[in-house]
Amino acid sequence: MTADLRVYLVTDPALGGERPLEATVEAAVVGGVTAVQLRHKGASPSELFVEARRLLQVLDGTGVPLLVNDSLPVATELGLGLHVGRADPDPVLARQVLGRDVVIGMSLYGGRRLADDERSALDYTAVGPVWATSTKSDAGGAVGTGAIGATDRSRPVVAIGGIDPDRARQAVAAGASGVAVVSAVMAAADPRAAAAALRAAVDEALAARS
Ligand SMILES: Cc1ncc(COP(=O)(O)OP(=O)(O)O)c(N)n1
Ligand SMILES: Cc1nc(C(=O)O)sc1CCOP(=O)(O)O
Ligand SMILES: [Mg+2]
Repeated sequence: MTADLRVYLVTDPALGGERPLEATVEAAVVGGVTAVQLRHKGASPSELFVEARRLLQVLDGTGVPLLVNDSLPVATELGLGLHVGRADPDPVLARQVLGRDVVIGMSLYGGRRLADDERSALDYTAVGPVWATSTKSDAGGAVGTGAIGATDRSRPVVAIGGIDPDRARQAVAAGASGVAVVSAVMAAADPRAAAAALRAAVDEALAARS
């Protein structure tokens, strides 16, 4: 499926203080987020189901797809997209299970090339952390914008890690199709304005590239 990944919001329940997750996501979509991933490390499958159902209600009618991080069972049950990394379900198997109508992405580390079956299974790959981040404790050190150009770009590449509007411009200039953000939106006092600033930055950088 063709996915609009210009500004891809990845959630984190530890950020945002008292503000409910749905309120942040709703505001972010109004601001211009184009895709949302439910990421809640350590949540039980039943917690993920509840959160995903709430987010599906928020996203209903917006055209913004919902993906879930790591969990093929939740994606399968609710018809969601899926993001996988190194120790997660195989994207080729996930595509067989989920069908063609959902978005599937994979983190691609260390310049690894995609195998043919992975390429046809995936809608995008993610590279990171492009800048240092404290949001994901096991993310490792910053790989820099050079890693975007070095990533297999036979599928659209999304940059993640430490991204703000200025860095979003740099990531797109380096070849990214979009940016994935956690704290820049989840922890923002005004998630709508934060999403709008990221969207403007990405759109400007994409226009400058074409
Ligand atoms: C868009 C996006 N990019 C990267 C990741 C990280 O995936 P992974 O390496 O599997 O780590 P966890 O998120 O599972 O901790 C992501 N989730 N989304
Ligand atoms: C979920 C995630 N994955 C990463 C990777 O490098 O694969 S970095 C990251 C967290 C990004 O959070 P923030 O936008 O707050 O820096
Ligand atoms: Mg994972």
